[in-house]
Amino acid sequence: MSSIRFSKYHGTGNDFVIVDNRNRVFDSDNNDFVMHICHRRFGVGADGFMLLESSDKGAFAMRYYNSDGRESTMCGNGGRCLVAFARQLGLVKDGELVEFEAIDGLHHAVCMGDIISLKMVDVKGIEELDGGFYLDTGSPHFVRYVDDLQGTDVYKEGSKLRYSNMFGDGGANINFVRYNKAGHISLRTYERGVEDETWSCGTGTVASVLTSYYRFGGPLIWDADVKGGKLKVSFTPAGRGLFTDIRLDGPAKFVFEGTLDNFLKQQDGI
Ligand SMILES: N[C@H](CCC[C@H](N)C(=O)O)C(=O)O
Repeated sequence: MSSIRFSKYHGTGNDFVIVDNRNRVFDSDNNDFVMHICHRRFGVGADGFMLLESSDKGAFAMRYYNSDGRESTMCGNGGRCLVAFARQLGLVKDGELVEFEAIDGLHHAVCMGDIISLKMVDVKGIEELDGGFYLDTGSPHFVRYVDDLQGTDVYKEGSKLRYSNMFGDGGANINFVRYNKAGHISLRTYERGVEDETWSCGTGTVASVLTSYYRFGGPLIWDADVKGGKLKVSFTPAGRGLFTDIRLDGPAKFVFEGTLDNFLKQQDGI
């Protein structure tokens, strides 16, 4: 059987194991294996796992799995890292627009050196509930504003909200946001499917910026400070709680590569 190679990437500290699966070497239904690969002690360690696959709709297709091993909805940082990986494979050239298929539709992206700019799906509404805001930016997000962001127990407060009955069986990702000024927020995110705080969440950053514009107004390009670095979100308002032409810009870095062959033979128990 041919060797299964992987590349490790991160986008502002949100990290991923990525496999080129165009020749279908990887069993995409093996959720237990994905969970083992993402395990921080027994595996490579990552917030998420992605397969780059062939597509008849775009240059390639993206399949995203959270570290719980289950396939999930759109990942903004993951999408940016996948485009950087596609460039490593020679499928994308710097400065050229690339279109790829993901679970929430087609996405455009452009590589500009370390910075990858990813077009996100349109946002079709923001719901106010329980003193916060709920919206879908490719993944479901709840946004809550706090004054003391560093003092917020993201794990405790985030898991309480994530598993509350507000979001049904599917749950939601939970973002704690500090509004610094028009055009600048800081945020921390409890991620569904990782079931912990991640150092950055792309779709969560988009949700938090759009909610901040919805609430306070301001410019159409915002800076967002996350635990693992800085992201930029731009957008076009299209009505109350409606947004189009949403772009998530930020770094996507190659960290290391390896093979999963040994891992396939023995998976230490977890
Ligand atoms: N945990 C999310 C998907 C990954 C989102 C995040 N890593 C991003 O960058 O958008 C969910 O299952 O809804």
